[in-house]
Amino acid sequence: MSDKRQDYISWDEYFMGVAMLSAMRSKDPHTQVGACIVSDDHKILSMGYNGFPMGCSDDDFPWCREGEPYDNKYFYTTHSELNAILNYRGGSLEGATLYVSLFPCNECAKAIIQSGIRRIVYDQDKYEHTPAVMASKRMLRAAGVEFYKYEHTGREITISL
Ligand SMILES: O=c1ccn([C@H]2C[C@H](O)[C@@H](COP(=O)(O)O)O2)c(=O)[nH]1
Ligand SMILES: [Zn+2]
Repeated sequence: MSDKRQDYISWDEYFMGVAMLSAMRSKDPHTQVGACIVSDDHKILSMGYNGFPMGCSDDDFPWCREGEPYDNKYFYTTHSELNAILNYRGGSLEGATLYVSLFPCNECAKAIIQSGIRRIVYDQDKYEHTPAVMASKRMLRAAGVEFYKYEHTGREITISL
């Protein structure tokens, strides 16, 4: 008889958990997004979260949503998925799976498709009725990138740091 623990976390819980933990690094006061890219043999290849590019200070650039484009966050934020793709130093992401806490926008969808990622597991889809997300799904379907909603298990994880 095996003495193996039975309550260990599943692969999906593990990778979505890493994506959610990455999101906690985001300085965006409204929406924090985390991403984790995984190989088909369950190795974490890269991670990312939404934030400003290197050299663009979190304290100097704007985090607000309103106002002129020059004065709000949207021109300046690098999305979590793109950061995860760009953070990868190992070569090809062909065949990889992306775990992400928010459904990718159209710009991220283009980067996902072009990087060779073949599968997306996402959590929230709060912008599903926006043109950006509808266009994203249109491109992902056309390119044969599969996407699945993460199924919450109800497990709560507490980490004391
Ligand atoms: O594909 C996506 C879409 C959005 N994000 C980031 C970009 C922004 O920092 C927030 C969205 O801000 P709202 O205030 O909810 O409009 O999410 C991303 O990382 N990936
Ligand atoms: Zn995006």
